[in-house]
Amino acid sequence: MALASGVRFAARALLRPWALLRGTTLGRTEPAAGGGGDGARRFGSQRVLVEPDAASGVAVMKLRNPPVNALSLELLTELVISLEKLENDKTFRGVILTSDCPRVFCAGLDLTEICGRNPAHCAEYWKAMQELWLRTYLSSLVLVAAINGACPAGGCIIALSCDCRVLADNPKYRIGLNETLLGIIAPFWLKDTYVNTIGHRASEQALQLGSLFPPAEALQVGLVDQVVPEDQVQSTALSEMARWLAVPDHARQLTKNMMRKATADRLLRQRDADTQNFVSFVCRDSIQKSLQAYLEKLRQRKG
Ligand SMILES: CCCCC/C=C\CCCC/C=C/C(=O)SCCNC(=O)CCNC(=O)[C@H](O)C(C)(C)COP(=O)(O)OP(=O)(O)OC[C@H]1O[C@@H](n2cnc3c(N)ncnc32)[C@H](O)[C@@H]1OP(=O)(O)O
Repeated sequence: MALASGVRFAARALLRPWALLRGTTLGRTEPAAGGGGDGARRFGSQRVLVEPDAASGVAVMKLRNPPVNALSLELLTELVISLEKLENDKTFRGVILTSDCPRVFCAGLDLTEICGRNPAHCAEYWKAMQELWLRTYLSSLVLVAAINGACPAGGCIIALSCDCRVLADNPKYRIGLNETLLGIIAPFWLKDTYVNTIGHRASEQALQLGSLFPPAEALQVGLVDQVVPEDQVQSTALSEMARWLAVPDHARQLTKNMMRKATADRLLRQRDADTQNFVSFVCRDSIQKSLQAYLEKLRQRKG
């Protein structure tokens, strides 16, 4: 009951994001730890913590949906709203996206959102996923992913839609699109994003095999731009950000749009068909069974 009303609330907010700003902590500012002035005030929502630094024009956005930052409908909604808020505030030119959960950047789709759910819910969920990808992929802000944990599937989608990726050097922090191993298929727009990042042949191999790359291999294949010791992820992300912000915004933004628009337009043209494909695919009995089995395996793996 509580979950259902939460989902309805999140869905309403996706259509009318400002609705979520009322009656929640989103949009409320509070002093950041150790901070004093306006530049050090932070805001956010239950699942997204935003630490803005007005002086540098850079905000750090932290995913905090424990235990593994699975992309629930609520998290997707709150990410879109937080990003939109920063985009509409001309003080900000860049965002560093990172995780507030130990050892995991983002575990990808929240499988409980598509297991045992009705088609209408799966459709609503998938539209929210498309929306987050479109917003991040085409964002006018510089987005740097500071990947401080495991980054499979949907987590990798978020990282890939950023302009630059810095990964912590820990063999457990693997990144990639492992969908095939779950018996599901990456949608065409995700495949396109992969190809745009690592090229056709490497994508062909990695997608079919469901490869999750450890840091050195992720760097080698071009999936991430830097691999650094864990305690240097944040500072390296900030250095990368400075490099990107040294370029005049209008020239960088127009160039980004020129590079990415065709890929995004492809989804925009077929958004409804993509949603229908997703829903009819994940609602098949055979797919539901394999998703259930995968979730069960994850639950049993613990301890
Ligand atoms: C032609 C038509 C086209 C149709 C298109 C069809 C499909 C589209 C696909 C779209 C693309 C995106 C796909 C996805 O993102 S699918 C999700 C893939 N994610 C994974 O495979 C990651 C699974 N998780 C893990 O590997 C690990 O949890 C970890 C992230 C490495 C973290 O490990 P650890 O710290 O050891 O945590 P635990 O494994 O113990 O997990 C803690 C609890 O969290 C639950 N959990 C984990 N991942 C998920 C998840 N993705 N969704 C929901 N819940 C998750 C796990 O069960 C534990 O729960 P418990 O505490 O209740 O036991």
